[in-house]
Amino acid sequence: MTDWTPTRSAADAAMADFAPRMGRRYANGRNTDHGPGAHTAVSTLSPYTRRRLVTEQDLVATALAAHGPAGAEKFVQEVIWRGYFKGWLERRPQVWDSYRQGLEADLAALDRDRRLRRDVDRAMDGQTGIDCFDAWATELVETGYLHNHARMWFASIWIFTLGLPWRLGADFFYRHLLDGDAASNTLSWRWVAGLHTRGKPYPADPQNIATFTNGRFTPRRNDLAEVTQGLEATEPDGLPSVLPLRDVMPPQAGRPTALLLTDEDCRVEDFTVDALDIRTTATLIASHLRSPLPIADHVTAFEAGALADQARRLGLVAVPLHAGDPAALAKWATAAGATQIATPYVTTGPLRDWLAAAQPDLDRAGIVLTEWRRDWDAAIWPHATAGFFKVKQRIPQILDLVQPA
Ligand SMILES: Cc1cc2nc3c(=O)[nH]c(=O)nc-3n(C[C@H](O)[C@H](O)[C@H](O)COP(=O)(O)OP(=O)(O)OC[C@H]3O[C@@H](n4cnc5c(N)ncnc54)[C@H](O)[C@@H]3O)c2cc1C
Repeated sequence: MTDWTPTRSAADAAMADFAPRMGRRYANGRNTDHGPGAHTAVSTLSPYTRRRLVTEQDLVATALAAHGPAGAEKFVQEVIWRGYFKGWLERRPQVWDSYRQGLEADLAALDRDRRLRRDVDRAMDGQTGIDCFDAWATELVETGYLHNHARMWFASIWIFTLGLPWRLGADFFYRHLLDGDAASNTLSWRWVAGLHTRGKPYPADPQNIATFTNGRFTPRRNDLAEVTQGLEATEPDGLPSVLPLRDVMPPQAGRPTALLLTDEDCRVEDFTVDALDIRTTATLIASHLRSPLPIADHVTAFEAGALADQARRLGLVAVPLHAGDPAALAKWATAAGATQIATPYVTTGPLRDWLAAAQPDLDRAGIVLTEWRRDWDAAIWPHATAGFFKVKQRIPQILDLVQPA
């Protein structure tokens, strides 16, 4: 399936459709990229999971019910990577800030350096002459999706063969991916560059590409750079220190409430909405915050569809808000007489930055921004302080805690 309808019912149907393939078939076949329109070895559910139209808990419960703990092991681990990356960035938000600052600098360099601009444009237009890379660039722009292995090869070729700034590649992905996610995208690009697991960059290997594309692509050894070291030298101070998790204030029953729907988590019905005194509801369009450059139309259309579906399911008429001037948030809530805004937890990324910019106006208006944090996140994030292995070792305890049944 590579045609995504942005509704919960379509997400549930897609998950049920993939359930028989979440077991050993997934474990054995997941590394093969069969190409556009043929991604049958993987779920292609990420545009839904990214917005929690299906939750990680649903995915894990479905996989365990269909295949048992041993059969579902690999699929469960992959799903938990999402929570690991989210938690890791929550604990090191400085890495997100430095990505955003570095991206501004890289974009400014493009304006000064005509050769760099030409090379970056060729890469994004699929005009480098490296067949596999050009095909993936086209697939990304046309469909909003790439197989995980293709993302790894693409990022590696971008950084090490073409020698282009990694943040411009991450931004290209983020602007086009339907599942575009601040944590998974930024940290995966950093991982390929050798900045996450420091000193271990990911090399795109011609034989590996030929094998796992079933011979659709057969790059020659000389086409791709030999990767001998990563970009660690560009961050000589190493990783910033781990910070405590942000405090969360949950919504309080009895307070006049403004309900804020965002595409961070489109399953507000999972929370205690009925207990709230809701005075107004808004859908917040925010995908354009992903980048200073324009975002792909399919991304903004998916966001709008997912938000409309969320409001429809709740049976609420929502005011459309656009994340422009952050002062608009306090104005909207104040106009309805609300003293708290309730929304699902917003993780480190562009929307969190926008909410932080809105905070002074909220404070002046006496409005408290409250968030629901999922038990799933609370179970994983405390362990996301180093490599994935630390989380992986704790999967049985994490699953005991959140009971995905
Ligand atoms: C350079 C690069 C950039 C990436 N950018 C993003 C991004 O912006 N957003 C994003 O969601 N993923 C990103 N990923 C991770 C991964 O490629 C996708 O989550 C996965 O390919 C989604 O396709 P799927 O649903 O068919 O995955 P499946 O293999 O079917 O996996 C099932 C689910 O597990 C989760 N998952 C699987 N692998 C990963 C992973 N490595 N990291 C996090 N979650 C995972 C996803 O929720 C996925 O829906 C990136 C990976 C790389 C190498």
